[in-house]
Amino acid sequence: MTVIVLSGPVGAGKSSLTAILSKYLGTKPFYESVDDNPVLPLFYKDPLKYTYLLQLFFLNTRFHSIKKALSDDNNVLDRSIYEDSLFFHMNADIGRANDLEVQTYEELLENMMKELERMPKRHPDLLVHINVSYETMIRRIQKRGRSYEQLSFDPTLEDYYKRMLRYYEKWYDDYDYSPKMMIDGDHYDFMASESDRTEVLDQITQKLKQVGKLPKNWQAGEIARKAIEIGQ
Ligand SMILES: Nc1ncnc2c1ncn2[C@@H]1O[C@H](COP(=O)(O)OP(=O)(O)O)[C@@H](O)[C@H]1O
Ligand SMILES: Nc1nc2c(ncn2[C@H]2C[C@H](O)[C@@H](COP(=O)(O)O)O2)c(=O)[nH]1
Repeated sequence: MTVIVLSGPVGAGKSSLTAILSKYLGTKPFYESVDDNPVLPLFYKDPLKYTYLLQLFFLNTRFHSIKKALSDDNNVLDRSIYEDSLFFHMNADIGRANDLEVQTYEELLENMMKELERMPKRHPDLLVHINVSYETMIRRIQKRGRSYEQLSFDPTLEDYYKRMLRYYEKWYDDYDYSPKMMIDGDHYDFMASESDRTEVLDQITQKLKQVGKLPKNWQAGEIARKAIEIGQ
């Protein structure tokens, strides 16, 4: 039984790969709360006002998902609680949260992480990080088309996204809750290219094998082949 978490900046391809990978492995996908998130559009309109509320919203939904994923124990998560602090500190560093908010957030997160230590399975089995350049990130954000994430909606998002990429570099280096691996999101078009999809799924399967976490009795059957053929 295996819990895999995907990580990466906005538009890296986490949701897309979550769908493909969960189908391939025959496990359950957990998606981040985005389209049903009432705070997200408000945040992009007025970040100063909504940073704290948005973070609490995400932290709460991520805590719920990771607890469920760690107890069901056979899942792929599209982003997880481990990236929560990256986002909050990045926003706090540009003046969108005050010291008291930072301190309260840190205490809350610490309490939640301690709760996870009590789960039968305490951490994921593998982190799959999708690395992308700024150019790829912007292209994919445009392709997906959420209006409030576009540079045309707010030109200061260029700095925000570039900062995000820098924070992710350090975050990935420091991450040590589980084995980890990086996918080259610039190089592999796992949406349009079947051979790229095969290559990426192969890299993940090899890593799972290496860390002894390939789901028991798993072999690429009919459903897995379909996941490769049609993408999801
Ligand atoms: N490796 C890839 N190659 C080409 N397009 C991709 C790739 N990954 C994602 N996309 C496209 O980029 C957009 C953003 O992908 P998505 O999975 O929603 O990213 P995330 O969940 O990381 O924000 C979508 O339109 C998706 O089809
Ligand atoms: N301020 C925060 N914003 C966040 C956080 N997690 C996600 N997000 C934003 C970024 C995107 O606009 C959107 C969905 O993210 P994807 O990477 O899945 O496209 O939500 C957060 O913790 N804080």
